[in-house]
Amino acid sequence: MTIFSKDTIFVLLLGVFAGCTSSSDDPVTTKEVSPESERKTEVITLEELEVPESIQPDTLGIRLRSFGLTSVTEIDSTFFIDLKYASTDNFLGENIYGNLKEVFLQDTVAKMLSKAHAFLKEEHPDLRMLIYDGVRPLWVQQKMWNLLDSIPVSERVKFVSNPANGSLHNFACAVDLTLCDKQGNPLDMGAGYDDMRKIAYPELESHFLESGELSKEQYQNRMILRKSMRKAGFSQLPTEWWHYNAMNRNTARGKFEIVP
Ligand SMILES: C[C@@H](N)C(=O)N[C@H](C)C(=O)O
Ligand SMILES: [Zn+2]
Repeated sequence: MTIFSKDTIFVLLLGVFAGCTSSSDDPVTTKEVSPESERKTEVITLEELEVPESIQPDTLGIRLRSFGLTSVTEIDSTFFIDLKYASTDNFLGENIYGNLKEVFLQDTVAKMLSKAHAFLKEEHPDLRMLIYDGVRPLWVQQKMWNLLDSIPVSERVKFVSNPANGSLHNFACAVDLTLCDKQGNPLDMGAGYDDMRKIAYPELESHFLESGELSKEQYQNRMILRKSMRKAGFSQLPTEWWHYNAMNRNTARGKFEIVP
């Protein structure tokens, strides 16, 4: 009972909040990242970010399933999963997802991802996909955004989507992932997950390849991942080699609710 009343309040607040922002879309697919920086942002302080009882990390999996999301390994059991936000090995230095072990996505997105995985395995039988993040509740997005408030908005949106607009992760339509071998060991991409340095930017890869800061192998590894993901319909974020969107934000908004 309490579960739904608290969530409902949260969703209502979200509606008011969203109504204050621009109505135009700010797709985060390749070459479309900058408009987000021009939006006004209302920042919720960390003190205001009281996590409702129903969103305690231990029950996160149950809650995510209740939104009708699909666990990707139910579609394809050969994915490897290392949920970085379910550990302290992340840029927040805090375990946000508790004991969550599964990656949840919209059903259509999970199916797209398993197609990408099939393409990869067809061309590179010794490689697999290792998933770092799927759906991300909005309160987590807000926490990430607030934590980086010393970074100007125009720079911050290159790394964390503005929660006032919603990340595609909040719609369960984005995935963070890398390639790994058949034992689950990640391949070298020349920059780690959630590395904010420019060397992580797909849009600057050819420059870093030329300068030698990215090796041919690191560059190739990124290309292999991108080829499979694109073939399945995903688009790459220009500032994060690991982040892929299944659709733009307008389409996601028309089809799905944000996970609060
Ligand atoms: C925080 C990082 N893993 C990420 O997913 N960033 C994109 C831009 C997002 O927040 O949507
Ligand atoms: Zn991401």
